Amino acid sequence: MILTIEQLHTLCTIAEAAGQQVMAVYAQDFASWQKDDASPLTEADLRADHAIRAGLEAQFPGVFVWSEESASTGARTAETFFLVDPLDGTKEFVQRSGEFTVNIALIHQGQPVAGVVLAPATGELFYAARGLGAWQRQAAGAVALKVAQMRTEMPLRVLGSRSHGGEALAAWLAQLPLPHDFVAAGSSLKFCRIAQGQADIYPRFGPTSQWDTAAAQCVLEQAGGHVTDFAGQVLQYGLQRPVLNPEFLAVGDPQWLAQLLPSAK
Ligand SMILES: Nc1ncnc2c1ncn2[C@@H]1O[C@H](COP(=O)(O)O)[C@@H](OP(=O)(O)O)[C@H]1O
Ligand SMILES: [Mg+2]
Repeated sequence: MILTIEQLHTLCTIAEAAGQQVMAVYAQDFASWQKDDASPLTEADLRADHAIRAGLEAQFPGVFVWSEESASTGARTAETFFLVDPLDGTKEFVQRSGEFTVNIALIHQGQPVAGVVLAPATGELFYAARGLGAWQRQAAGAVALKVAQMRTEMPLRVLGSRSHGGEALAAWLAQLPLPHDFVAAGSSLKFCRIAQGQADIYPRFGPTSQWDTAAAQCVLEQAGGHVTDFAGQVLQYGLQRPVLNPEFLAVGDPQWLAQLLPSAK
């Protein structure tokens, strides 16, 4: 299933409706609760989830929706479904860093074939679909996204979580054979920075769930990048697969994979 550009724009409109809900909460004092996995939950997560579900059910009736905060009823057998993180980076939201995103992906046969990532605090909107391309919305219009080419004369620009996976990441960075600069950033924006050419790689240790990565993976792939596990296998998605992703490496120029995962097949 490949989306038309009109359908991709519809997904962007749905993400923006969710972003408005998120920012309405952000503008006030808000409470946060702890979920079973110790991650925070706010009214913004729930209001964004509701807006996305309503939008998807109206515009794409009958397509299963699996969100961090809710799932469609019925058998989990669809090979085409929406995978949604209504508010990625809830910790960043609670800390008011601005680095949080609304994420909507369309999965088909294990792969994200469309993705929308909106950072409502800054208004940055990234969107992509297989067979169409990847763009960032700008005041002057849509700008096509393209990853940076590998350069050996400059330090490798590494992005990582602001809040999770610090020790394993530090150990991996310490054994890197290349000079590198590290920048911490929240949420799926890390993939988008690579898609923009502003960073080169994002190694992720510690847990993420399918909904954390799917939309931004599509954006990065359509800008020329890749997201693989540390054996070099592309990340897979599915209603019947484990919710947690393997540890992964997101890269812009695919040549980084050969350099950084030399034992991968
Ligand atoms: N113990 C854990 N189990 C599952 N996912 C976790 C986790 N700790 C962090 N994450 C994931 O990491 C995401 C935040 O990533 P980052 O640190 O790069 O901003 C969280 O997204 P949410 O904010 O949507 O819960 C959450 O999904
Ligand atoms: Mg998340």
